Amino acid sequence: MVTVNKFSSSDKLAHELGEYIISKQEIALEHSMFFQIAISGGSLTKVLQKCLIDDPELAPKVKWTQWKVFFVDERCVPLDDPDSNYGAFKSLVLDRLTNNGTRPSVHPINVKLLGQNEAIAKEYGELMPKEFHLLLLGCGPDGHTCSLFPGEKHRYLINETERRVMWCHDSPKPPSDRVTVTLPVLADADFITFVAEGASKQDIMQEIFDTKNIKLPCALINNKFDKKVTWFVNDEAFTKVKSTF
Ligand SMILES: O=C(O)[C@H](O)[C@@H](O)[C@H](O)[C@H](O)COP(=O)(O)O
Repeated sequence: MVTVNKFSSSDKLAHELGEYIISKQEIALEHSMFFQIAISGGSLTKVLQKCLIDDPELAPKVKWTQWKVFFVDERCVPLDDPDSNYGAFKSLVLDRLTNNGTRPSVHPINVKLLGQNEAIAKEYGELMPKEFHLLLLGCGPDGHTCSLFPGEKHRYLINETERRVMWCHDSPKPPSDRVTVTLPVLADADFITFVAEGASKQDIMQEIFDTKNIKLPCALINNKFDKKVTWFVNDEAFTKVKSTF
């Protein structure tokens, strides 16, 4: 069964998520030189700022120089575009690390290849480590995660068993061209963690946790990788869910 951690406020959620990330950092560094993590875009980046930069108790515990940061999905746009997930992470997290000596190594997509999106995906897949210690994911109101969208049109992404990163075209959430990790990357990760907050997630939480509709990528991931999946949600997002955890 997946683990669900529910919080009454976003601040509490951010603090507990920070504690959790640091505990995974410590586990990874017991046997590895680096903490290998891949993160999504969207609202997650702000939560990371809250817990890893702004939280005075947690910020000093983050061993940034031992972090290798990748992106579970990225929009095919320049790195300084407002839609870039790397760009958001840079402005909300990296640029706030005042001491240059404390920076993580961060791995964006190769934007020199913009326009050749298949090539971006291939190169990014080759650049990624085989195993991530932690994946931090969001959940869209349609049940997508990373850029793995529900529906026939995007089934080629969720069905992929070989390629680790793929080009997602015609994304229902703009911008239209993206690259995304596929299920083999999730299968090899130590821990998979979702963050979902707010009223816009109420209906989809019910479909994921009560109906368990595995046509939704988030519900499929719960089903396939249950023991290593943890959700951080707030009460507002979970109000309609009847199942208990
Ligand atoms: O870059 C992206 O668009 C994402 O990585 C995407 O999968 C996101 O995590 C969800 O859409 C949830 O986004 P919110 O947390 O902003 O609702």
